Amino acid sequence: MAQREKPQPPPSQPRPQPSQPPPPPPPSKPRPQPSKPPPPPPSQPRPQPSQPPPPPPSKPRPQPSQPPLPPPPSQPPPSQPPPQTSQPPPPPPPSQPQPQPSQPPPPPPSQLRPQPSQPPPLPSQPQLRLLKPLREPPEPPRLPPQHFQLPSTPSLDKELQELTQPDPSNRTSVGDSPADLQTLAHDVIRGDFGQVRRLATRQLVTSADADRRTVLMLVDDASETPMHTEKCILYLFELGANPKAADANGDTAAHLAARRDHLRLLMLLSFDAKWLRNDNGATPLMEAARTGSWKCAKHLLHLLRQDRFNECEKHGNSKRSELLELKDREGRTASDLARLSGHSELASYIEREMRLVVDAHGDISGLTAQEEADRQELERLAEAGDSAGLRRAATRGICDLPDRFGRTALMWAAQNSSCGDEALWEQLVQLGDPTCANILAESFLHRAAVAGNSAAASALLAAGASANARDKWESTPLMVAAEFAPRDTAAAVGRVLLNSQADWSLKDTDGRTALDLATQEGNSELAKLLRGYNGKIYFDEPLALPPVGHLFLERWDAVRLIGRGGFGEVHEVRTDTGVTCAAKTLRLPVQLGDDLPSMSTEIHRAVESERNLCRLRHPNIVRFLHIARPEPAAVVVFMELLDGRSLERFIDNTPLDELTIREFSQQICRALLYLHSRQPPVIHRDINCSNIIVRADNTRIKLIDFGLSIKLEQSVSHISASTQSPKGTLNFMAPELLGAGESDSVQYSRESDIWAFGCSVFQMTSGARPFSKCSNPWAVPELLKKSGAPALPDGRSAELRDFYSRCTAKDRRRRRSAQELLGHEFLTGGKLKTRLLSSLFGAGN
Ligand SMILES: Nc1ncnc2c1ncn2[C@@H]1O[C@H](COP(=O)(O)OP(=O)(O)OP(=O)(O)O)[C@@H](O)[C@H]1O
Repeated sequence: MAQREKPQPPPSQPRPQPSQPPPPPPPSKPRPQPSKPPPPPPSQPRPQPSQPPPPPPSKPRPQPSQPPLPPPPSQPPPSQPPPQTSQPPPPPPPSQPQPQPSQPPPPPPSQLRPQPSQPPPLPSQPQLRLLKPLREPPEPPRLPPQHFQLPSTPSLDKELQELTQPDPSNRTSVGDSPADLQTLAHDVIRGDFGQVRRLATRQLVTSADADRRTVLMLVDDASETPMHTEKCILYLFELGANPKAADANGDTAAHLAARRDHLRLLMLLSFDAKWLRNDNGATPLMEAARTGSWKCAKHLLHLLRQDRFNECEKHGNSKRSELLELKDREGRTASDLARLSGHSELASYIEREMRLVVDAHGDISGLTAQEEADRQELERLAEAGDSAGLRRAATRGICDLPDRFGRTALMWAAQNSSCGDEALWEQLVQLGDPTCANILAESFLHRAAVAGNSAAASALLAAGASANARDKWESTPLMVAAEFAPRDTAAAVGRVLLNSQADWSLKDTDGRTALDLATQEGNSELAKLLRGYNGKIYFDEPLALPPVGHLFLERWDAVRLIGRGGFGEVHEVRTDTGVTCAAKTLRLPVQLGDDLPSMSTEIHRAVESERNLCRLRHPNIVRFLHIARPEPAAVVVFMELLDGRSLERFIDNTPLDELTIREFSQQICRALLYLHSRQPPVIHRDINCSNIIVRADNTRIKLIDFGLSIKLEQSVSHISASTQSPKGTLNFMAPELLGAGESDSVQYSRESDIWAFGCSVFQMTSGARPFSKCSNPWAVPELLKKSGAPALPDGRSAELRDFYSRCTAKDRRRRRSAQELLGHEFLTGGKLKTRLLSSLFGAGN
């Protein structure tokens, strides 16, 4: 119900609520790569007898004219022992004795970490151990091909036993400050490193509450964790948090993370904390399978493609297949559990992974001819930089298919700077595993850093990739950016990584930091940036981009009034940290005699429940930056500033052509699919043509507003929640919300969003809102009850008519879901139907 502008005085400039940080601004886009000099000699060639003569170095400098991913690692002839390197000795075994509360107090954190000037010590953090081989066998002899599938041996049995059986001593003792534990977990979830640094102690991070839940387990309660969480979690490990601790049910942090599809936390746990069995004999993979947690399941499955974890030179495929085929106490494997729980697509995915074989040289095989063809097609599109083709062809089932070296199409895309558009990456990280790495542990993020592909790097980091992941040479994405990225993009991608908590002080196996590498390679801009961190200790520094500080410190100023709605106005604002964005101020209708304290609590609740809007990341949804409550009855929603006009204005009472309707409908449907398939689902509640912005290019649209005003008004309503009257735009409201046919208790739902979307299709098709000719808006419910949604004007295609009728079925159970609509002939033109149905954002199985 957009009303139009009248000049207004700027809004007051209140102090923000200090406790609510907004996220960082979007990163800058990458620039094209220049050609680079040839790579330095390899520091750690990998033997590969099947490929004489030895190919070039295993860590080449990327050449734009060459295939983007490094060639397979080289191997000397079988008779030669593998080359020795000057690496530091292998890390200690991964067990992590749990500190006892009675131990003497630990040194302050700054002493726990190595000083940059000291010789390169072994990393002390569990998260670093995760990124190293569990054990580096002293150059094992090469195995003949017939040993690729080794039978289970007593030593492997013992190793698996150790890896999967929880040690009773891991059960943590009950601490005496559960409230502090909760507070600490809350600060970690918010990514407030300053608070975590102040509150966390070795005693606290190694204790547990009455249910034996540690702070890591409490962090699992978050529905999501922002990027800033990473440094907080690393700090917990620094202080001795035990990733293998089990709660009263034998669940570890990995089980809980897997159950909630909490990729970021699972990613940061050490490998040996990811295969323990709980009291039901279930591993985290089984938990992910049972709960349909795709991201965590993929992460666990793909880890075993890396030779450092499956130790293929020692065990061939045996360790990997035994871990994948583990059974719980009732004899069910992960794939059984997925199938039994109705996640058949995930079950098939797990079965395919079990079918793959990693041989003693680390080569992966076992794809069917069709899978290999799909993989090659995606690789071709990624290499060609065909973002549109990649978006169409990539599905959850095929985008992580590995070639023999564990490389996937997404890796090719990550390191092709032509695949640098945000929309592509927003989609790819939803479909694929953002933590996936090849057999040498080079992750997507490493490849994006090598290419200076900031868009890919940002999306991967936001989706759960770690800025401190390490490859076989212990190189982090920051190091490979410093060493290999084109000079004109290295600093940009370096900044993205540093803003995402990359640790600048880490060293590779040759003892070089990112600064050493940038200096050595003449990457002067990145070197300059890194010199700013030189000598600084990682955990002594605040976050590079604090979650709150960069949007505003104290105030914002209105630059211009953009428009006014039912509850307040939208301004373009500039904050005191220089950010320009849109701010919608909602003033709530407080009445004399209102119970102010309870109203305030209700508003607080409503605002808190809407904070998850700030986590939404979709190319067709406005980016919410922050929600502040400067006054008891005023809420300010900060959003990205959009350049465009509302769809209402774009239509301007003139019907649109079908191609445009199809293009816009497709984008709205994608946004709805993204919202409706989140856990818990996000319901827009107020879809209508004035809450859809058509960007200035007239081809892209974004959803805005999200019925926050509706929610807030309900919070101050005096009517009880179950009988609240609906507050949306009347012409777009579903019959069930208007009480036409169902009980008063019906709430906004996915189906009411679909109805409202159908009404937008009506307006695009006819030029006018549904029932616009009805002079009495309150007669709309009666009209709806009698004859349902209004008919489309003549002259439109049968596909469009059918599409509209599927959105506006009077019985909400017969309305199609966003996923089904994306497969409708009107949107696919009949061509893409099958693919779209099985892809995109993974709504259910
Ligand atoms: N992020 C944004 N960037 C640019 N313009 C915006 C943004 N958000 C809203 N607008 C514009 O601001 C104006 C007012 O928006 P507002 O959402 O307040 O209107 P409304 O839909 O009538 O409100 P309400 O639903 O609260 O009654 C509209 O013209 C809208 O297009």
